[in-house]
Amino acid sequence: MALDIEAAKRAAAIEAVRNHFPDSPRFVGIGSGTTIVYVVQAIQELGRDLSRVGFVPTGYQSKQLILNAGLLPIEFDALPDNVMIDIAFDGADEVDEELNCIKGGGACLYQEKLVAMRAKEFVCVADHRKLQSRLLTKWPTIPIEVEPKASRQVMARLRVLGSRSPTGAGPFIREGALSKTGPVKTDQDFFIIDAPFPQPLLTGQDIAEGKVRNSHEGIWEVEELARTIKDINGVLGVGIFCGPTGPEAQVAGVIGGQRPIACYFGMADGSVQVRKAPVKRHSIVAQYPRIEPAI
Ligand SMILES: O=C[C@H](O)[C@H](O)[C@H](O)COP(=O)(O)O
Repeated sequence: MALDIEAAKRAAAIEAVRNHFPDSPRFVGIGSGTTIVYVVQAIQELGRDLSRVGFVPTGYQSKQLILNAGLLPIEFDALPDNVMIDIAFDGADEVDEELNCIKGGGACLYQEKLVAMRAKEFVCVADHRKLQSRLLTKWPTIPIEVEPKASRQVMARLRVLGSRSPTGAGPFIREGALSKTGPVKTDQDFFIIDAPFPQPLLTGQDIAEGKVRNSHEGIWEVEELARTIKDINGVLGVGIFCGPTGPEAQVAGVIGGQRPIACYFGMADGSVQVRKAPVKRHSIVAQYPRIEPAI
């Protein structure tokens, strides 16, 4: 019998925590969303003394989760200089074969990226709906956090970059459940633009194998798309986590946050599938010049 989605999330969380929670961490990053709730439960169920561990939230919901669990929150900006977070756990909206992720389905991505970038290890936990071979397979859009005053200009720029859905719809500002409540506000009081692009996004491996990408027609490779959107004036963060992973992420440029070193997926049959970051990463950033579309 197919396991329900919540049970699948919980199974993945237990396995991820069992395999990755360090023996005596000083700081642990806690992401946002519905799956991370099971990660916190699994951490508590380890039965360890957590009284000296600082849990670094990635937003309001995440901080409430930490507090409600009786754990000790520490703000990202209060971390001691030059001290890394030992491990950060988070959810994801879609994950590809190279462990590039789409995040921001719940309007959290900027603080998540800050925390992931500061972590020695970043581990994602999700259910089987998120497990895909390429990004934008089932998840329809890239969430982008923008400064409200620049949001229309950012959308114009995104359209030039080829942002459109299969039905021809362009990027849009995410609104609350009741449209009269207006745009969703992030923890930074910014807006979220959801930008569709022709599906799916290519990976670095695809490019290495000679698959054609044509940015001007909206056919993008993951890392290049993340970098190009991040360069638009008014964009605070892009809901694509890509680029280096683990220790490599600390010395590289901050275009993409970091890919997780591993992602745990709770499957419909009750098993947990683990996808690990490939040892060799194909990055196309060094191979192509920066694209500056004219508008
Ligand atoms: O904005 C939300 C975050 O990026 C979440 O981590 C992501 O949307 C996954 O959330 P959930 O675990 O609820 O599927």
